[in-house]
Amino acid sequence: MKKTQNQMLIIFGASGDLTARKLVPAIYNLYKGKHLPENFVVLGASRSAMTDEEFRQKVVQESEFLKDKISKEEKDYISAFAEKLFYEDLGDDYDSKYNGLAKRIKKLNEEKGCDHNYIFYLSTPPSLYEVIAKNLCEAGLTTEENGWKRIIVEKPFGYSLATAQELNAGLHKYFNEPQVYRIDHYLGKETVQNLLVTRFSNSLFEPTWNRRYIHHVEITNAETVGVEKRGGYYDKSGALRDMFQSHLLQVVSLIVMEPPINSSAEEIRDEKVKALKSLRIMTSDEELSKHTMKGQYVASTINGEKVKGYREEDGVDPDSKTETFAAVKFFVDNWRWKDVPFYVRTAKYMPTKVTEVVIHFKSPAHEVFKSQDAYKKDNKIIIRIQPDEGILIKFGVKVPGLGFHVEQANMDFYYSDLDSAEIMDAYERLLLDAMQGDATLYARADEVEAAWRFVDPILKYWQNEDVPTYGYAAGTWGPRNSDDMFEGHFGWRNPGKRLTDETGFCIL
Ligand SMILES: NC(=O)C1=CN([C@@H]2O[C@H](COP(=O)(O)OP(=O)(O)OC[C@H]3O[C@@H](n4cnc5c(N)ncnc54)[C@H](OP(=O)(O)O)[C@@H]3O)[C@@H](O)[C@H]2O)C=CC1
Ligand SMILES: O=C1O[C@H](COP(=O)(O)O)[C@@H](O)[C@H](O)[C@H]1O
Repeated sequence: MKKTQNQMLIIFGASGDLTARKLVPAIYNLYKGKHLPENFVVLGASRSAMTDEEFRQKVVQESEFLKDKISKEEKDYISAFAEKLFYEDLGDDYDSKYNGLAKRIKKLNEEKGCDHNYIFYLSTPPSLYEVIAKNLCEAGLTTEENGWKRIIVEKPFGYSLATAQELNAGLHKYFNEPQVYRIDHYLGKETVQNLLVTRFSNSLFEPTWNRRYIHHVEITNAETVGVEKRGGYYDKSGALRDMFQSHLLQVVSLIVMEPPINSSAEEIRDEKVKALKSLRIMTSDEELSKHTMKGQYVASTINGEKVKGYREEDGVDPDSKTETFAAVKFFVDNWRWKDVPFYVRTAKYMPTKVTEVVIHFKSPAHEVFKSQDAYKKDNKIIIRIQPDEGILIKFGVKVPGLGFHVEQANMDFYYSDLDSAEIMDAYERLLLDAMQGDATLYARADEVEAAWRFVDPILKYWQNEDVPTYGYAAGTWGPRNSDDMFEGHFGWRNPGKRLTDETGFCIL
């Protein structure tokens, strides 16, 4: 087990939603699991005026600790944990009171023995990232003479290639790349990491993982909720920026990449960058129109309950063209993947919450046993990222009885069946990695830029007035014509709640 050194975690934007809902619960779970070092302190910082005690009460109350009934023992645990939380008021903005902050950090460091090791977690609007980095540097908080210094930045990492490059350059003025941890919580998911292990530790899979055997690859990310309280943010972002550019292209890179020479952060990330660079960038309007599709949910009734359309949501422009459904077909220009189409879609308000990868294999070169429905007979590997995490292999078996008729059988594996099946929450895993200095599951600057390079032309094309934004009723599998992208006999696999469920294909 790697050692976690004594340290302090300083969270900017500590009065916000992410701190209370994700970060503090993740740190608490690390504490409970005895993963934190002996000397560890969290210092929250933001503009809101709060004492240490008020901050403790706020994050503990707003977090999920107290939602369920808890035992006396757990209450004592929470009280002991809360003692590790402190707060510093940054005044009117994030651009002035750093001398006070520096003094507080140094004092806490001495009192609590954090060995001058600091992680700065930026959980603020992204417009503040560079300002905070500059002020930390000017206050002398970034020098590594005594202990190490790391900075974690939240998504969105830019709104386009140009803004991502600007942000990278801005951060690099004050921190070296190895000190910068760009968080993508999908990389913290156990099943996303398992993509690497499935591919590179099984001789059974790797020899067929290429254009000779794979017909196409399909990825679905579906949510059963709308934009909830984040309409203001989402309307400026849209599904392509919110999910596709970051989380889904990270998943794509793990499917596409070549085997790394070892499992070190740099080797794995080098291969991921190469994979992202090999995605064919769409240039012509014709290609962009045929291979991309955007949609928006409209009002509907789900299980007897009325649901607002996207344009009626708080914070959303009533004439908005922002997509809540995005689907992209693309090719990968390299030896392994030439001519294999990838289909990726993401959407709010679909029937099932699910993220899965489906590897569709080609039919055998020579069909000895005829089947009426070749597609249903073809081999598939379905990797379920969430929920019901696991892997399903579909393969042909003989239908008992006369003749040689083929039907599909399932071979399934569920994470929950493993003895050590407790899956760490993504934020817990990623925070622990950053505390231990392991950046493998964080996105590197060049990875983020390569992803934007692919996405930029789609975003630009989608700004054209004449690009349609198709409506779909909330609670359905997206625009009715979304199967058209497959230009063939089949469409998207519409998964059910369980790995083995299938609600059919979106045939018009
Ligand atoms: N919440 C989530 O589920 C997710 C959030 N993120 C990212 O994490 C970061 C933080 O998100 P979240 O906690 O939801 O954000 P919040 O809107 O809750 O804001 C975080 C804090 O930033 C401070 N802040 C400083 N300047 C501003 C400003 N101009 N407008 C609003 N707030 C300001 C506020 O504290 P104060 O006023 O006290 O200074 C606020 O509490 C963002 O970059 C977001 O994109 C990423 C994935 C999911
Ligand atoms: O980053 C984001 O992810 C969530 C979905 O995360 P998941 O772990 O529940 O799949 C999404 O709802 C949100 O819009 C996006 O910003």
